Amino acid sequence: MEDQDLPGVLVSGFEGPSGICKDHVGELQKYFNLITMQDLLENKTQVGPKIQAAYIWNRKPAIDQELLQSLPALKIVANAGAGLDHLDLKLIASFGVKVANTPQAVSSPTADMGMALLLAAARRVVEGHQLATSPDTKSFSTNWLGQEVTGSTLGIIGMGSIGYKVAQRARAFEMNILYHNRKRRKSEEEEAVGATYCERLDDLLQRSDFVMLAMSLTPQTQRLIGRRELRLMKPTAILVNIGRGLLVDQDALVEALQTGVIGAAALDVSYPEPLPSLPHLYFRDHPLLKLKNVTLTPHIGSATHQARWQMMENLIGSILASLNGLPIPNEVLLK
Ligand SMILES: O=C(O)[C@H](O)CO
Repeated sequence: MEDQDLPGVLVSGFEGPSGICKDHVGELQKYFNLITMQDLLENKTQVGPKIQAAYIWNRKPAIDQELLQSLPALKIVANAGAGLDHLDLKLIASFGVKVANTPQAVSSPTADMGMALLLAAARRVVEGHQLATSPDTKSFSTNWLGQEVTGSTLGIIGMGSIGYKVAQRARAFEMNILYHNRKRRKSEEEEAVGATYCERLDDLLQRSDFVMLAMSLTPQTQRLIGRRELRLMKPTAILVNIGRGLLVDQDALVEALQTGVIGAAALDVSYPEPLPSLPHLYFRDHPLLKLKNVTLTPHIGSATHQARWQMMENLIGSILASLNGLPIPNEVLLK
């Protein structure tokens, strides 16, 4: 089949941080005629009607009313990842367009990342690396200590598939596991990982040595962890965030880390991303970038070769199913 005969799929572009994965282009082109946002902007009337699916990678392209209006043949928005906070699901549905995502592909690597951050913050791995590679051997002191993970208490907020996989991993570290979730898990699921349900978030915060945020961002969870919640945590507690930056009041977090209200934070997500996002700033001066008790990673929960490839394959499957009028794997249904 000629490229032009294949269904048109909109992608953000091929280059830069918001472009699709370079290694995936050849595979995607076996099924689709890839049309970039640039192509669309340059020739809206010709190109727009050819686009039947939008392929969202790294939250791009942004799907808004104007874009939806310019894509009369659009059938599906196929989103890489589990989080949907960047998509207006009601607006998309009002155009008769379906949405699919890739929750299974991201849950294990994101849970791995949660444990990696927890361990790194507890055992001060990044600082340790800096010490070990520093020519100044005098700065190493025998009082340079971290927190024990084995036998400590982990509070998981958000016990969806990522939170549950964190619990499975934490069990192998003999951690006591507490969790808070909109809905309590079945008792056999709790027993399988040895997790105790905390109906009150405050309880979990007061009892945990580590607090892991693994829930999605919604109007209800935005800034769930604020000044009051941070003050409930132990002064030695470590906050790990693998969800979204906006789950936490970041100013309150900075203050808590600076004043010893909590011990440390390990964050794969922040707002904005990266910190700060203003492109004209030549230096990066956000306080979170300077604190020794902060471990930061650039939103890489699902950033493994295997997960990203699986995400792409899942999206191809969802797009093809929708274009062929078949049940769509991983379709996101409006609640
Ligand atoms: O939403 C998700 O799953 C991640 O943030 C994207 O990789």
